[in-house]
Amino acid sequence: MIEVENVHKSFGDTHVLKGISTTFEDGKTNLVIGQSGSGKTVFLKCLLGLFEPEEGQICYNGQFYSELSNSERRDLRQEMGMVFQGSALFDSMTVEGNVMFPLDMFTKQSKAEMQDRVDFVLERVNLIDAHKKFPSEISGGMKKRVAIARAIVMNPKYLFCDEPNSGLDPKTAILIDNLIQEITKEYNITTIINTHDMNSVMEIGEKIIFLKDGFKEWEGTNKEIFKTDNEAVTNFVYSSELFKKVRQMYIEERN
Ligand SMILES: Nc1ncnc2c1ncn2[C@@H]1O[C@H](COP(=O)(O)OP(=O)(O)OP(=O)(O)O)[C@@H](O)[C@H]1O
Repeated sequence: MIEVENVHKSFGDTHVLKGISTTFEDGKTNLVIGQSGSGKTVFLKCLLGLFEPEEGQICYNGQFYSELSNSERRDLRQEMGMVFQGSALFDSMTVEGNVMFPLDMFTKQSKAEMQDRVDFVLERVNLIDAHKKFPSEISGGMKKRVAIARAIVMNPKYLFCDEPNSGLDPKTAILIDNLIQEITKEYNITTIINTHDMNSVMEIGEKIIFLKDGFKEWEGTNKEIFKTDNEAVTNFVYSSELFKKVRQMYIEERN
């Protein structure tokens, strides 16, 4: 679980995060949404420990980040998996080389142990025949699976995903969303996803926080987002005619 308490982050005179408080529970897919420039990436970087807030606290399973020593912070970093926008695979390494990389860097496992773990996570993300391929030889959806495999290879307690669906066709995007949700539940991970994808909001938004100009404007579930009358949320989420219709149908079904 990650508890966020009154987090502020500025760059010079630019006050980006203006007192964010929320809780992200284990085993749930938590989504952060909001317009471009609302502070989602800065918030994710604060959660990853890449930016330190000037004010406020972030607490990881009861440990306040600000109270950790440098070596405890390093240990915490190893409990975090990250799926970057665009996958960020190493082009010169094979699929299995990419997935093995964190094990090689951060553990003292034998080659055979690492290979077993790599085989296990690649199978878990449904990539069975791609071990020896290079990123340039696989599709965008497969690259995302490799990125997810690499993010979970160290058995993380926390999983952060920045726009995991960007560049994917809608069907593949849904498969990737479902995979992230399944893995989150299976391993009871605290997962936080920055997204612009409204399908993700509807499908896997077990908890959604909506940022606006650095404030948390709204939070709730995908069921609640259908019913909210918060104007900023509805303008953002239901900006497309299609989603307006889906919302109308949902409301009518329940009346
Ligand atoms: N390292 C930095 N130094 C100065 N300003 C920054 C830095 N990182 C982000 N900002 C500013 O913080 C604000 C929020 O940026 P952020 O990248 O978090 O937005 P976002 O919601 O993730 O947008 P998008 O959806 O387009 O990725 C922007 O005004 C940006 O210019």
